[in-house]
Amino acid sequence: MAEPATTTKTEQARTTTPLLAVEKLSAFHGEAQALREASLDVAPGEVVTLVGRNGAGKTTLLRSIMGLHRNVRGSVTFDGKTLDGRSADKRARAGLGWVPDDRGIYATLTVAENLSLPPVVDKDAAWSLGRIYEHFPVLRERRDFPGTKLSGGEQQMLAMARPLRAGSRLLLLDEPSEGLAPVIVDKIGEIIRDIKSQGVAVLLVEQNVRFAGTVADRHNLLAQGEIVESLPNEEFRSRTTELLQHLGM
Ligand SMILES: Nc1ncnc2c1ncn2[C@@H]1O[C@H](COP(=O)(O)OP(=O)(O)OP(=O)(O)O)[C@@H](O)[C@H]1O
Repeated sequence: MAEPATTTKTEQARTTTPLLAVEKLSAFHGEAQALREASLDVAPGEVVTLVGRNGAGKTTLLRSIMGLHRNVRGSVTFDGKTLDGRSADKRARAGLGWVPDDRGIYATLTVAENLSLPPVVDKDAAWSLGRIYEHFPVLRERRDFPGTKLSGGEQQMLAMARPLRAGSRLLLLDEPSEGLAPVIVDKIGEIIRDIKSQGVAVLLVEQNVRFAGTVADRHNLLAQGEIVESLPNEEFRSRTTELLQHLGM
C-alpha cells in the first residue's frame, strides 16, 4: 500500500473546519460594486491576508465580514453559524474582534480602562488582564497612561489587545503596520505570531507586502473587488515581485 502523502502545516490548517468562511460576498457602495463574489476561509489559529492596492476592496471586505457594511450579498459563517443579517455587535459577541485602521482608542481613558471597557463576549476565550500584560509588556508599563500619551505602535498594540481581553477568537486587522516605523512594524509582526501561537486566528488587510510575508500562512490577492489569487505564504514569498506587478502595486 502506498505511504500516505505528508501534509504541510498549511494543508493541515485547510482541512480543519474553517473558523470563518466567506462565500461569494459582493458589496456595494450605492450603485457601485466594490466587491465581487469574494470567497475565503480562515482556520482556527491561522493568519490569512487580504493584499491589494488602494481601492481594491480590502477594507470593504473586512467591514462586510464584521457587519459594519450592510449593503452585501453572499454569506459569512463563523464557527459553523451564519452571521448573515447580524449586526456588528452580534458578530462581536460571536467572536469576531474588530481592529480598525484608526485603532479606535478612547483618548481620555487609560490603557487599563480601554482594555476593560468592552464587554466580555466569551468567558472561556477572554484573556485576563494579567495574560494581556504578559503578552503585551509595554501595555503593563503604560497601564495608567491615557490614550493620547501612547505612541502609534502602543495604540496599535492596545487596539489588538482589547478584543483578546473580550474573548474574540478571530481578529480582523485593518493595516496594522500603517504609519509605523520599520522597527515597530517588526514588533507588531512578533505580536501577530504570538497571538497565533495562542490559537487566535487573524484576517489581516495589508499593503506592506514584506510584512505580510513575515506573519501569514496564506494570502488572498484582491484586484478591483475580486480575489484573483489565493496562495500559501511560501509561494507568495517566492513570487512576490511578479505578484506585485500583476496587482499594480
Ligand atoms: N463610503 C464609500 N462610498 C463610496 N465608495 C466607496 C466608499 N468606501 C469605499 N468606496 C469605494 O469602494 C472601492 C473599494 O474601497 P476600499 O476602501 O474597500 O478599498 P481598499 O482596498 O481598502 O483601499 P484603501 O487601502 O485605499 O482603503 C473603491 O473604489 C472605493 O472608492
